[in-house]
Amino acid sequence: MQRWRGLEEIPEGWGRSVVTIGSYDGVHRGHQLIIGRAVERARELGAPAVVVTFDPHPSEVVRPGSHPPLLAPHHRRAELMGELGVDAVLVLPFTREFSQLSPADFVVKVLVDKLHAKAVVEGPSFRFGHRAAGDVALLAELGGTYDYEVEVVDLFVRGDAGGGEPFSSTLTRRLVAEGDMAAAAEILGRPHRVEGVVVRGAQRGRELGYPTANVETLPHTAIPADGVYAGWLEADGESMPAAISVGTNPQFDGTERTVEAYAIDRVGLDLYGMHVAVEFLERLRGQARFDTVDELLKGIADDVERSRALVAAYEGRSAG
Ligand SMILES: Cc1cc2nc3c(=O)[nH]c(=O)nc-3n(C[C@H](O)[C@H](O)[C@H](O)COP(=O)(O)O)c2cc1C
Ligand SMILES: Nc1ncnc2c1ncn2[C@@H]1O[C@H](COP(=O)(O)OP(=O)(O)O)[C@@H](O)[C@H]1O
Repeated sequence: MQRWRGLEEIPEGWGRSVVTIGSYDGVHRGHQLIIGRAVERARELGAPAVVVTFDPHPSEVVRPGSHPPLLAPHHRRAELMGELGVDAVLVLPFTREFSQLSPADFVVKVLVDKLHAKAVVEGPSFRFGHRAAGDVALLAELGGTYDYEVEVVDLFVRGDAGGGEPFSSTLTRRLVAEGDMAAAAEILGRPHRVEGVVVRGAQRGRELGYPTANVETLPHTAIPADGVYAGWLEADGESMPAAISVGTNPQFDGTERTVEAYAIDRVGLDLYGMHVAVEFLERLRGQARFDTVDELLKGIADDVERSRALVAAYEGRSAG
């Protein structure tokens, strides 16, 4: 898969493409439907499938300081899009100037001049151009002028007919912020993950008998609510069942919020400096301050047993 940052990186002579445009944060199941259809249409037309996305999130430029917490960093999104069969991902730097392009100028500059769009696939609520003035009707109208077709993918609705909510990144962010990882995973189509480099902490974990890899998360990461979770620590391509703590370590009067994962039963790991990922399956409890450290240790031992069982049950389900 090709990855381009900015229109200038599109190779000279790039031919006609099937394009879909969006923030696609999290590449959740709604996104997967749209991107999947774009890939299918691309195969039908014998053209490459290109996803166009933005960095930073457009809302940051429209309302500075409003950058939403991200469900997945760009490199992870590209990886997920690659798995869906996407041929190229174009990340457009979303500048103030870019945000001021009219819908028609956006279409000409990006879709026509650079990607030579043959087809454009979008969800029904797609908006583009200055003040989000363009919608799918305008996109289709411009397609008449510039010779591309437009296909609008109907998004499935979550829950019961009529009563459910559409797949949504905003809803997923809220669920993650509340620690409802099962509901978040239902929308994402996989467990939520955060990643980053393992840094040094208070070096206390090993003394407690539970060394924890402290993950320095990337800016704007959607971090689950403070608490203890069952999940996985993924390092070097290996996914290890883990008990995860998110919070400030109130037991020890900590002030800094950390994401730390104990890989269950693993001894002698050395993860410092490695880029790892933590995946969240289920929230077990909130962060607590116990009367004694012994009580904390009993609590952690219990968390570890519950995590082991939950992960085993989940992996059994997925395998079967
Ligand atoms: C499963 C698990 C549950 C934890 N629960 C709590 C808790 O309830 N309260 C707390 O203050 N710290 C909790 N911790 C965090 C430990 O206090 C922390 O891992 C320890 O202080 C080591 O920190 P360090 O990695 O910086 O050395 C938990 C850690 C794990 C692995
Ligand atoms: N089972 C394990 N799970 C997580 N990290 C482990 C494990 N075994 C060894 N380690 C190593 O120990 C480190 C954590 O030990 P800890 O005493 O908590 O130190 P720190 O406070 O620096 O995180 C991890 O960064 C990792 O390199």
